[in-house]
Amino acid sequence: MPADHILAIDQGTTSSRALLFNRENEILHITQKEFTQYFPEPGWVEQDAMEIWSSVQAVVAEMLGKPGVSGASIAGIGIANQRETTVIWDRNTQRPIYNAIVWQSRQSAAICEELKARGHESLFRERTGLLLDPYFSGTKVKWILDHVPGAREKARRGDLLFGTIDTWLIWKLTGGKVHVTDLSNASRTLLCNIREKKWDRDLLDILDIPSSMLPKIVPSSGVCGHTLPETFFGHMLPIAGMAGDQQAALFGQGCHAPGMAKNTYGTGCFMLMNTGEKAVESTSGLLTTIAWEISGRVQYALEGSVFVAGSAIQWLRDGLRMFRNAPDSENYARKVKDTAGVYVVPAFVGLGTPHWDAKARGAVFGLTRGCSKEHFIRATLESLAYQSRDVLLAMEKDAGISIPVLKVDGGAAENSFLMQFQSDILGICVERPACIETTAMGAAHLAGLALGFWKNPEDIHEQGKRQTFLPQMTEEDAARRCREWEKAVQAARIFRQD
Ligand SMILES: Nc1ncnc2c1ncn2[C@@H]1O[C@H](COP(=O)(O)OP(=O)(O)O)[C@@H](O)[C@H]1O
Ligand SMILES: O=P(O)(O)OC[C@H](O)CO
Repeated sequence: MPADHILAIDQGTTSSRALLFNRENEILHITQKEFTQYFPEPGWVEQDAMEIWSSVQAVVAEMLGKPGVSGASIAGIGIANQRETTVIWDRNTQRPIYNAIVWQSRQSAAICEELKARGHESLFRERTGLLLDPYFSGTKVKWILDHVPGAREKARRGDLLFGTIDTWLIWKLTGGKVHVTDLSNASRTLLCNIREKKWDRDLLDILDIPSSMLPKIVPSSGVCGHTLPETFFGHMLPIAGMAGDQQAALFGQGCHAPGMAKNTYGTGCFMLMNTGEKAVESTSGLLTTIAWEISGRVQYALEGSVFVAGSAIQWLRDGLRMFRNAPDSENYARKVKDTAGVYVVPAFVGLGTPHWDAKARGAVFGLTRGCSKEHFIRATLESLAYQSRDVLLAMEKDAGISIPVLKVDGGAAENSFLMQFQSDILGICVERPACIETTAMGAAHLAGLALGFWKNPEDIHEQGKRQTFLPQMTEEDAARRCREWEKAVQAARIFRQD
């Protein structure tokens, strides 16, 4: 059987997915499994790293059960992963010593405050392109070492390993033989010097993290290991591509050249702009990050991160039980002509770009007796668009260009009401690809290019036609709503709990 497929593993915040691509860049099959989210304290978000691994095993096993698919028909594997989420495991027992601390989680906020008070913020900003916010892995690692009994001694003895989810999955896929991460994921840890492209000893010392815990940094496109045949593929398949999911989506959207940008609407919203070989510094609360390393060449990106987007829709579904499926939100939103003046600020875990306010919490403004469930759902959906607008404005300012078209993807980009509203308040065209699986595509492309499955990015053809959304709202109306949104955010930030 010819090895005519690439298998992409998209390990996202809410689910693990496996997608099978052919040489024409078509998706032949998708398998998916959600897993448990834990909220042990207000603002904390955790997952079980063993359950994440089982969910990946399950979606791959289901894929291998599809007609015509087997280990022999797969040329190689590409991995895209939720970034920053932190796992620490014992190399002897192979088991995590604590739950995976999810990127959204705020439990290391006090560590960040202390580092700021000690005057370290500018050093971290300069070396990593990031900020001292609990979002990034470094302070999560310190939190685990500080809180799990005996962890620091074990770490000093060299018994503990750290990884983001890419690292954890590759460790499991290779039967504990390979401990690596790629440069795009490393650039999200708060431990990597993004100009020197290596772990930063000064930052490790400040956080008291032994370097023996850290994975080796490898390129985003290139074979970094092989699956153990006895695990479940029956074959030694090359793991040939990996990137943080947002960088993978940038690649999968074809944003290979400087100035090209995309916005992904998943659990959060992440807007990234390719800045080429230049690490552009931000003055507007954006992050400077590494897009990928391919054939020894590193490209950088500017990023704006919104912590709560699709997860606000999940909250309506699971927390408030307002509907059964996320896509139902669109039908409810369309039943009313506006939000009746209601604004939802979903700062459940603080605010990211451009505010970076770890202590802000969610709020609802403008409630009257006339506010219905439909208005509430519509206002929550609109909050995804307002937050993305705040990021886009920061990006235009820092990059010194205006973005004429916003390329979109991610689960919530399926929502056409939301995409139209996004175009309305931005006053620009929003462009949605026929296939919004750009994250998995990026992972597949990075792997396929390393394996010669495709010779160069131009060989990879986009399938289907892009759908465009053009502004329909008057500029005055859009400006008024944006002003009200800004007031709502300011008001939400005033409220502080002791
Ligand atoms: N039609 C929709 N309208 C609004 N939100 C949606 C829709 N479909 C999915 N979502 C939201 O998108 C998220 C899933 O998107 P996905 O890109 O798979 O996220 P992730 O990679 O973060 O797990 C969920 O939070 C879900 O609530
Ligand atoms: O899992 P997603 O798609 O919401 O992406 C999460 C991001 O990687 C967090 O930085």
